[in-house]
Amino acid sequence: MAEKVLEIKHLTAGFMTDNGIVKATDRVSLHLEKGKTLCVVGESGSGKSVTSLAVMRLLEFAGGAILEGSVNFKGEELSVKSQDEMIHIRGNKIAMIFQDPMSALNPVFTVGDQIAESLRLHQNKSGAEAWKEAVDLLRLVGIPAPEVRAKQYPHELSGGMCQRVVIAIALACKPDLLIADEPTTALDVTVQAQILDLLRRLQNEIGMSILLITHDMGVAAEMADRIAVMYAGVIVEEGTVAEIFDHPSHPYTIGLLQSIPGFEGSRGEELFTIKGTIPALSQLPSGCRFHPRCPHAMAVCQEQEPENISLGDDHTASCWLFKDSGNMPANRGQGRTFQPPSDHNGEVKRA
Ligand SMILES: Nc1ncnc2c1ncn2[C@@H]1O[C@H](COP(=O)(O)OP(=O)(O)OP(=O)(O)O)[C@@H](O)[C@H]1O
Ligand code: NI
Repeated sequence: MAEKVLEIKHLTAGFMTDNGIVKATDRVSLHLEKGKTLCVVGESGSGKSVTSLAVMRLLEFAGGAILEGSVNFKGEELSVKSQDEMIHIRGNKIAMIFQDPMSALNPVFTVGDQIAESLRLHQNKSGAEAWKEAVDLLRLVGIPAPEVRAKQYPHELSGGMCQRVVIAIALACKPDLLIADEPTTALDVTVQAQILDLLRRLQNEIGMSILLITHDMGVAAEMADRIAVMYAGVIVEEGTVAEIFDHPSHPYTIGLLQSIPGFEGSRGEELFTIKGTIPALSQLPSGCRFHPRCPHAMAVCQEQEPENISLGDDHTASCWLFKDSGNMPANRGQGRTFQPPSDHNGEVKRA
């Protein structure tokens, strides 16, 4: 059994609002092994970022809090640490990168200074030593002429270059865990592919684990060892990347896959979208949160929250369809990539 770097159990995190407490994640459980990548996927508002902010204990700074559950990082319980203790963990053992690299960089310092500062802070490196290592890190993240680039300011670099700098800063502390929240969403497709390549290469070289948050199933397919599908604050399906893509089971996961252009099961030139929208946290539906949008909803789905059901092969889904093994997904074990449900109430849009 590989070493678990991160284990989240029954994590409920939320915010105080005018309508009372809203839970942005509800008993979320996830685990990530050393050197592996876990992708959390789901539509906007499903609670992906809240989960990662809760792990980093940054939720407090956004007006939220962990209400219940545990976050175990390499044997340490993070949910009970003080913010002083968290400062030593953040940017040291756990690093985080976000969608917008510009907002993570300081416009008035050169990029070399910013990496060197991180090295001074976390690794007690002296000035000249830190600068030399900053240049090495720029080289490591694939920036050409790193000696020249190190002396430049963020505005002198492209968005993709800036994201490489942010990654270099994250790596300065040799983290065990990198949390990347939509790290390539703001970049164009070519640059996106380069940054994903870079993350994979660095992971192989350094052995760090990656928690990658994305709304893009294509990115998840490329990067993930495991995928957790999140909807309205809960994990609806979780499994290895092969299981999720070869035997997608939860109707929401199937909908997400059908929305990928050109994916087997999506309808040629036409793009599928899941009917309806994700509910507001203050107005969650009864029973299964997905039932109002689900093409297979049954009476029980409106009444009771589904149990988390094992589908075998290290794969679980929370869906009443699988309560009896007789309802196992039709495509299981047939060696076929993906079968769209015969009836669905999704809308079909022209691409
Ligand atoms: N500071 C806040 N106060 C109140 N509610 C919040 C706050 N931040 C997030 N939320 C709510 O928590 C829910 C989950 O938000 P979250 O940002 O985690 O979604 P996400 O899955 O990361 O979406 P996206 O893909 O858009 O980044 C949303 O309903 C959001 O409105
Ligand atoms: Ni987010």
